[in-house]
Amino acid sequence: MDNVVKSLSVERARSPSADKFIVKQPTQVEAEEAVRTLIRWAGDDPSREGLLDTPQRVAKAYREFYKGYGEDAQDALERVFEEVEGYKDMVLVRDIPFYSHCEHHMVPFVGKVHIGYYPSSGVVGLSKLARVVEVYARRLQTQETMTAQIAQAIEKALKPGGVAVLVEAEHMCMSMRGVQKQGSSTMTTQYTGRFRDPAEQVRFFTMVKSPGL
Ligand SMILES: Nc1nc2c(ncn2[C@@H]2O[C@H](COP(=O)(O)OP(=O)(O)OP(=O)(O)O)[C@@H](O)[C@H]2O)c(=O)[nH]1
Ligand SMILES: [Zn+2]
Repeated sequence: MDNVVKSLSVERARSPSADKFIVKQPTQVEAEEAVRTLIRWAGDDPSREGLLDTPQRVAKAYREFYKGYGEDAQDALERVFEEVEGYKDMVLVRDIPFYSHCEHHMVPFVGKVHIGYYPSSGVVGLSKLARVVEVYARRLQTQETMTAQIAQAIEKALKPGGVAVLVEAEHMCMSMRGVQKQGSSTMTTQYTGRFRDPAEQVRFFTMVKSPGL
């Protein structure tokens, strides 16, 4: 076990320009064999007809679930629009849905992210905030880490007057297994700059929860 941990940490290095990790990826054949092992672990026969193509499908699904490891949030945020007639008030994109996987059990946690910021030297395309959520959600995560990473990425790229991030999610590891509490939700927040002021947090929260379209 120790050897495995050591060799992984040698192969794992931070990309020079990015916050993404570079890990030496196993081959497709190795990934599919690992899925066969887990099918046997579950108690089924990977050679029965219905399961024959499953390892290949699971590997493909993993590429989607974890595509954030190959992406850098700064790339999404690099284009700033400065011509906004001096707009300086809060920009809020709310109800950005996400699917992530908890790093403890590798089962989904699912919810919404709300992001507010006060522009300083410009604004970013609204879809770019949702792209930042995708970069971090599509990794093995804790909700707290993901919340902090989203705020840090926006802070770093835009140097805004402040960033507020609110994440609300249900964790399948708490509902479909373990303590089995369906319907509980977890909220995490991260505030920088002007949003450290509790009055700003109230304004952010009021806008997030105000009646929609
Ligand atoms: N703080 C935090 N905890 C999480 C997150 N996702 C899952 N967890 C929790 O991680 C904990 C892992 O606890 P462990 O005691 O190591 O694992 P376990 O024996 O499977 O725990 P149970 O889930 O209580 O059965 C559980 O309490 C999970 O609910 C997350 O995003 N943030
Ligand atoms: Zn979990």
